[in-house]
Amino acid sequence: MLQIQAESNVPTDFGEFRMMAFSENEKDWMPHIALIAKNTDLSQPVNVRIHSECITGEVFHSQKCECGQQLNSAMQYMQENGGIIIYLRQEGRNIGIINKLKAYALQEKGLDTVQANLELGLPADDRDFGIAIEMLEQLNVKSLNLMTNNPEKIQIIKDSKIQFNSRIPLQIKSNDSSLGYLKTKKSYFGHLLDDEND
Ligand SMILES: Nc1nc2c(ncn2[C@@H]2O[C@H](COP(=O)(O)OP(=O)(O)OP(=O)(O)O)[C@@H](O)[C@H]2O)c(=O)[nH]1
Ligand SMILES: [Zn+2]
Repeated sequence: MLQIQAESNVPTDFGEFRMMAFSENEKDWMPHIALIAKNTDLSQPVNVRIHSECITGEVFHSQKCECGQQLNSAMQYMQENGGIIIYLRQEGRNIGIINKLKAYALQEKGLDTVQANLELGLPADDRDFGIAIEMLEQLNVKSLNLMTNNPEKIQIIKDSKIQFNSRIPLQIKSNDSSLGYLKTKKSYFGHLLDDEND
């Protein structure tokens, strides 16, 4: 069972968050993280972003995906409106950074993001969103507004005891390097993305 191993306030460029580390034991060096904006009201539907780790995009500003900009936008939104970011340590849709870089190498040869995973003998998406549900339940979230374009994340909430109140879109304009990735998200995974941002 996940437990809150430690928590603290963290001032950020966007404002102050309460940061909590969730793992099954305190020796886990890659705990999942909850970032809670100070003005979050748990008696109302809570704004929530469930975000998967992307070291290339978030730390190193890769242009191959929009993860870094999505995380920044989500942090800003939660500061302005209250809310929680659930940051899951499921790098590369949970294939890990080594496999993600192998997938990128195949993408350089012309495969799309899904084909590259399959070529490596890995699922297109290997994430477990049940972890996010467990964390939200421990945080006492009863109803939420989910910030996502991913229909699977919406379904996972609808299948849980937490009430799905609404969706908050989180669309980032594409660039030359991310266009293919975003198109595959839309065509293969059914992401709710507008054409004008392709
Ligand atoms: N395997 C693989 N993973 C990638 C690739 N590009 C980005 N990722 C990973 O995709 C994940 C994106 O997660 P999220 O930001 O939660 O996005 P999402 O599930 O598409 O849904 P949204 O909520 O709409 O953003 C991260 O774990 C990235 O590391 C890629 O080319 N291959
Ligand atoms: Zn990314």
